[in-house]
Order: sequence, then C-alpha cells, then structure tokens
Amino acid sequence: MTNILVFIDTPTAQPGKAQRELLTLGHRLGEPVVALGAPASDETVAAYAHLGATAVYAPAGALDGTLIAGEAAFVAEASQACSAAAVLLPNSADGKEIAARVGIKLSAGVITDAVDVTADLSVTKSVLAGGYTVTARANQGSPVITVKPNSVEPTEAIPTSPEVTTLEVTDAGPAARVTNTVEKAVSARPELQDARIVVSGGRGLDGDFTPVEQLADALGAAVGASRAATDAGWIEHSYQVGQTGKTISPQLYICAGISGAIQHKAGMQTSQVIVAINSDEDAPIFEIADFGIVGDATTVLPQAAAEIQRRKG
Ligand SMILES: Cc1cc2nc3c(=O)[nH]c(=O)nc-3n(C[C@H](O)[C@H](O)[C@H](O)COP(=O)(O)OP(=O)(O)OC[C@H]3O[C@@H](n4cnc5c(N)ncnc54)[C@H](O)[C@@H]3O)c2cc1C
Repeated sequence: MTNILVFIDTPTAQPGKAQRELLTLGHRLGEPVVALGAPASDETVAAYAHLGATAVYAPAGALDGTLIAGEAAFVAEASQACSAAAVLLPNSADGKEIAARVGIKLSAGVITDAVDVTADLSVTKSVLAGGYTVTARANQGSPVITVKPNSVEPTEAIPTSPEVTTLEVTDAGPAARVTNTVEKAVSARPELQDARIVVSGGRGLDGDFTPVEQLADALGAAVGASRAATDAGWIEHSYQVGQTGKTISPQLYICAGISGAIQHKAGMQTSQVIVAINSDEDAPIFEIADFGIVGDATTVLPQAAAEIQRRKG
C-alpha cells in the first residue's frame, strides 16, 4: 500500500475543483490519505470519504492561529504517521510555504509548480515563468509537491469509510501569531487561482473595470488584472496576475487592455487558450495569444458579454 498524503487547506462539506484534482492525483499514485487543515467534522470527513480518502488526519485544534508554522508541523506529523510516499499540496503561496517547511522537517525534496506526477513520482513542472516544462525528481525523502490547479481532470472515486486520526500539533515552534482577522467580502465569482476562465483588465481599461466584470459574470469567470491596474487602485492587489501576483493556468484567459509585459506573462502564459483584446495591433500580448482582437476594450467587452447573455437566453 502506497500512501499519498493530500493536504486540504480549507476543509469543506463541498470540496472545490482544486481539492478534487489533488484527490484524483493521489488516487493515481496510490492510496490518498487526507490531512485536513482544520479539526474534523462529520460533514468534512463525509465529503472526503465520498472522494475516496482511505484515511483522514485532522488537527486537535485550529491551525490558523499561527501563520503557516502550525499547518507545516501538522502536515509533517501526518506524513510521518502514515509513512507517506509523497505529499501533495495546493500551489498557492501558503501551499508553497507549507511545502518548504515540511521539506525541511522531513529532510525531503520539495517540487513546486507541478502540472503532472507519474507513478514513479517523476514530476512535470513549469519553470522560468512558465516558458519551459521540465521533469524533476526529488533525490531525498518522500517528495513534497505543490500542484497547479487545472492540471488534472477530477474523476469520480469509490466512496470509503476512512478512519479519522486526531493529531496534537506539538512542533509548530516559535511562530507569528494571528491577533485579529477581517472577513473577506464574499464574491459569487470563482477564486482566481482555481477558475477555468479568467477575464483580466489592464491600463487600457482606463480605470473602469465594469466591462471586465460583466464579461466575467456572463462566463462564470474570475476577474484578474495587470499590475498597472492594481497599482492605480482600480482593483485590489489580490487580483493581480503575474510575477509578483498570482500564477494561474485557466483553460481560457481573456485579457483586455494589457500590453503583455514579461512580468504579466509570467503569471498567465501557461493558460490553455489566450484571447487578447488590445487597440494596438503591435502589442506584445498578441505574440502569445491564440486569438487576438484589435479594438477598443470598452466596446469589445460589452459586445462579447451581450452576445454571450443572448446565447444563454
Ligand atoms: C519587478 C517587477 C514585477 C512586476 N510584476 C508584475 C505582475 O505581477 N503583473 C503585472 O501585470 N505586471 C507586473 N509588473 C509590471 C509590468 O512590467 C508592466 O508594467 C505591467 O504589466 C503593465 O500593465 P498593463 O499591460 O496593464 O499596462 P501597459 O503596459 O501600459 O499596457 C496597456 C495596454 O492597453 C492597451 N490599450 C490602451 N487603451 C486601450 C483600449 N481602449 N482598448 C484596448 N486596449 C487598450 C495599450 O495598447 C497597451 O498595450 C512588474 C514589474 C516589475 C519591474
């Protein structure tokens, strides 16, 4: 039996696509054992049992009071408890930091930005801002791997009745402590990093993101932005795509009024299909676009949104 530990950062009764992708990959490599990032409830255990988790580890108390350190200690303890052959985590900023700390605790190799993992634990990953794809293998310990969303098609699993083990996290070490939290405003849109479709806007939007948001809502997409747009305060920094923003690989990336600077491309050029809307036919973004529209974004975006709404009826 080869146990593959899958870390679920935010356990929920209705696991999202990125979590189901990790479970599917765990199944492909062995027996997926789930490490919940919060104390277990009947609902969360049932949800991951439905996805075929063969065992569940959960912390005795909440882990979010210590920034990352508590999660890393818990994942390392869960990995040792089930003798995991590999640990899979989300490719978020937190996921990568947890992976790094787990790698140190377990003296194990860490591989980020994975887009595929084969049975011999060879990892296909993007490097150099998504410009190249390479195959990598950890040469020490059980590899700790962060997996990009939209890399695996989630499949149905045979439901299980997993044993639930509660772990006391003892090794969090000195850590920064959270003293106050502010709830993020709830959005009906998908999370930027998990979304199948992303509509992004840049400086060419001239301060008004309404057309980007309307097309995103027509497509059920997430909204993204260039740094020029976030620096100008037109939209929050959490929406920034690129080298110093989020790295995403949606199935469809639509960008409007974005020139295609190397730092922006670093965050989106592994998207499966790229559609660019720009008034300058020589804009660099057209070099990597699958479809290009030379036009005014403030005209093209509303037309696209209206046509999609019309076809949806
Ligand atoms: C260390 C570092 C890190 C960085 N990290 C990031 C990052 O993470 N993400 C990021 O995005 N940038 C990043 N940048 C900034 C990056 O270099 C660019 O400055 C930025 O991406 C430009 O944003 P933009 O394409 O919206 O603006 P611009 O480059 O000004 O392009 C605007 C585009 O809009 C077009 N346009 C104008 N009007 C219209 C219209 N009406 N309709 C359609 N098109 C129109 C123009 O033709 C132009 O191509 C970083 C820079 C540095 C130095």
